[in-house]
Amino acid sequence: MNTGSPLLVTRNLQTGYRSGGRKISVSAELPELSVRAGRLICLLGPNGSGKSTLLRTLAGLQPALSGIVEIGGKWGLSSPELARQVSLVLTDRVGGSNLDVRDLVALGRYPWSGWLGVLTATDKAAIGRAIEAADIASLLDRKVHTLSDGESQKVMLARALAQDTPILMLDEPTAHLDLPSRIRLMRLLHQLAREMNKGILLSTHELDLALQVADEVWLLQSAGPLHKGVPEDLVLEGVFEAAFAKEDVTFDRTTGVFRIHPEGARAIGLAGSGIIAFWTRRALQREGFTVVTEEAAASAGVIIKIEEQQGAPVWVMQAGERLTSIAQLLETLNHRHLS
Ligand SMILES: Nc1ncnc2c1ncn2[C@@H]1O[C@H](COP(=O)(O)OP(=O)(O)OP(=O)(O)O)[C@@H](O)[C@H]1O
Repeated sequence: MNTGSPLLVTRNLQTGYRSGGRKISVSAELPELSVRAGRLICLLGPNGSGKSTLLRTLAGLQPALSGIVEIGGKWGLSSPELARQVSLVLTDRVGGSNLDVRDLVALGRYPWSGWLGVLTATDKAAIGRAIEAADIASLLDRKVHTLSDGESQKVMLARALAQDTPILMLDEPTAHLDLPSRIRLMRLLHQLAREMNKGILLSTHELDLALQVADEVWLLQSAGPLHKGVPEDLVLEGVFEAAFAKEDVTFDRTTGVFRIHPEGARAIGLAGSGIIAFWTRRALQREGFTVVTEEAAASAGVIIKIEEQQGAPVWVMQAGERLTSIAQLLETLNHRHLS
């Protein structure tokens, strides 16, 4: 399979549910979507926007309300055919399972070996690679029901990797992982796409990680259209602000993260660049300042210049006061504000 060739394509797809003969639409305005070999796609969107519904529909776990999902050039695949094309990792735990982790991962080979099949050398090699990639060698003899949520998530990933399908779909795979494991997982998925030429689609709320690893973003809006594109294009087009817009949350296009602290009424000028300026800006924003350029602050506000003195940063106030830490700077500014 060549890099970039489509593994999955949708046509006129509408997702949703049926209840008592009635259609409950979740995503009605989907453009043609394609998952390509060698590419990692991150599916983003607010709670309830339809990410899981779309993943489950693409993976054949629930029927579309209308339209088709073509996989490997065919649609309406049987379950065994589908299992050789798509592996899916859901967020649900394996309820009450008394299996060993080793056996659960080996079950990933069922589309190739059959439920009772003897494992061939190829099967064993795929299982070995999956165990190593998901970093679960130390868990192999544990019972599945004794695992923590994060451990369980890694084991389910290993099972899907053992299935070794051209398409891998994951619903919120980082949900229970600690920060280093989240970064490791995203890096692993990026590598799998590149090195194994897999088409990978994952849903996530980790916007910052998604912006770093995704070749393409699909951004769902509640009851709205799906925007797709290279992440940086979507940021520059302002699509993220629109999708997650709430009165108390703003997406900062210049840093690619959501702001916890709204812009404050007090303007302050900051002259300087690099890492010291970055962390100074963060501290000032937390204190309720809107940080502007030196020129913009000239008429109204205070100006702080960052200088260096004997290899250490110094924050210089307009009146010439020289402060040697961010703590001192904040104390001085707040004291001035109150007096
Ligand atoms: N079985 C169901 N029957 C009817 N509606 C459902 C069903 N399952 C989910 N929904 C609804 O479909 C919509 C989309 O749900 P979905 O779980 O796909 O969203 P999501 O983007 O994955 O959300 P989250 O980020 O919270 O996980 C929601 O309004 C949800 O309440």
